[in-house]
Amino acid sequence: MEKSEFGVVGLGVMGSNIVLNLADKGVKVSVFNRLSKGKKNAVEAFLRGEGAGKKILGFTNLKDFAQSLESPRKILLMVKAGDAVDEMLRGLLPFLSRGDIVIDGGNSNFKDTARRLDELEDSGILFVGAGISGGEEGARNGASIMPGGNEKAWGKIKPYLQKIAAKLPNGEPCCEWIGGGASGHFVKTIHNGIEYADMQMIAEIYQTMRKSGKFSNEEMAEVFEKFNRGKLESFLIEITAKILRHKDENGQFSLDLVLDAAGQKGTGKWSVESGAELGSPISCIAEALFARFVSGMVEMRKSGARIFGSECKFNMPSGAMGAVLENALYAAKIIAYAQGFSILSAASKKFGWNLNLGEIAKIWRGGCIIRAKFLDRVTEAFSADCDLENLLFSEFFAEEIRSSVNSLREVSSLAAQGGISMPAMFSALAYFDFVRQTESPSNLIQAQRDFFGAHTYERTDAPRGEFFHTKWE
Ligand SMILES: NC(=O)C1=CN([C@@H]2O[C@H](COP(=O)(O)OP(=O)(O)OC[C@H]3O[C@@H](n4cnc5c(N)ncnc54)[C@H](OP(=O)(O)O)[C@@H]3O)[C@@H](O)[C@H]2O)C=CC1
Ligand SMILES: O=C(CO)[C@H](O)[C@H](O)COP(=O)(O)O
Repeated sequence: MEKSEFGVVGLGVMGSNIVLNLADKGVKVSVFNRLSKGKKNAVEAFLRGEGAGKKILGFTNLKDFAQSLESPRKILLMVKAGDAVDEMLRGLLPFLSRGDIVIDGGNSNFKDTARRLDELEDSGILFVGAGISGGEEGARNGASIMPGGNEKAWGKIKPYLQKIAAKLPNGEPCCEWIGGGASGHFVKTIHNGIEYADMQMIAEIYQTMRKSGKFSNEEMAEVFEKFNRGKLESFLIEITAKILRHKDENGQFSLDLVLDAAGQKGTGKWSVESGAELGSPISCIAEALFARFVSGMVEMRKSGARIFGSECKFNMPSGAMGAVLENALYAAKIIAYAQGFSILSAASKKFGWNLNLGEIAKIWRGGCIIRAKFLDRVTEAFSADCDLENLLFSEFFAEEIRSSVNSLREVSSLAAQGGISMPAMFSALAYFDFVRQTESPSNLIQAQRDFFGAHTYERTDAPRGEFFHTKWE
């Protein structure tokens, strides 16, 4: 039997589309999916359906699957994150040889990836944790891929991963080696965290327009379409306009029938946990995550509305709103991304990953959910200064913030006065105003800590690192 060049485990939404993408590029692929009682044979269904007539070999037995692959084996796991990855690794291991490569392409917790790298070290299996973004469409036509882990694998898997990656207008693939350890999955986690902040901020703008009482769904779609022709050009803005325009078979706006309780699968939570562990203030991501939690408390919100009323308004003439909201969203978005890149930098230092932040912004420029025009400028900023302390301090973004932050102030204060909840955008402004304070109020916090717990404090008139205690009473 002619052997396949590449193997994919898991024929769900992502796996099946990646297989089709590889097959389109002329790669001979073997696929595996488990057989489950009472469920159709996914391999058979795939080979008869979308996979028909392509160079794809299908298996429901891991030994046969492994034996169908040329050496060194290159296997991509596209299964549910968590136990399924460990189960598949355990199942595959007896049929693999030293030098074979296993790539976990799911949204795995980077701590699991670090553990798996350790566990596989002695086996000689080269393990890679690759974040993949772009959803179904990206998997099929070009995704943003963030591989990290055992670097010895990179040369062997690079041609395949770069083949299925999205391409920038200059032809460069949105896939480059991220770094050692769990860096690939960490970068994907923060990508998703930024995605949470971006989505929440867009939702806050939608709510502002909706609650101003001046915009229909179609008019809001027009506003977002206009945003998408300017500095906010991005996939999330583009799909927001499409969602707003969509009507069901009864002519009703589909969005109006979607329950306002946002789900989540874990990457936002892991981002926020990492923010706390690394001491990195990713407040926009945290607020976006917490907003999803509050949104899920549907009954609690009904009680809140009964007790306090749910009226809210936004007092601005409709003709002025588009431009002000655009600038406010732009400022908030830059701040959220700056926080995201700061945590990448903090993790890079802590784990010795030597992340290239400009390159990461480039990989996110195509294929992924947070792809956006302004990421070109992020790449430029980190290329000009790879040790940039904060993205906001780069020449370009400092100027962009200077010219847009007053809109964020105006929108935030009108929203606060009118009772519109804007957790992510308010937190962006609070962060911005904090990072430009030479005199923060935290002297008081230190004094309070010293008062009640003798925790000591540093003094403004002594070198850093010298600690003092005062008897305050
Ligand atoms: N959907 C998306 O937009 C994106 C998803 N991802 C990530 O990619 C991975 C796959 O996602 P997606 O394709 O959407 O998921 P699906 O739910 O469509 O498919 C999941 C796949 O995992 C398999 N699987 C589940 N549990 C086990 C198990 N215990 N043992 C073996 N196989 C198992 C399923 O097999 P079976 O059919 O037999 O249950 C199926 O093949 C996830 O980690 C996800 O977070 C990443 C980027 C985007
Ligand atoms: O990885 C993704 C996109 O980049 C997935 O779509 C992910 O499921 C999104 O996260 P959540 O379900 O928590 O909103």
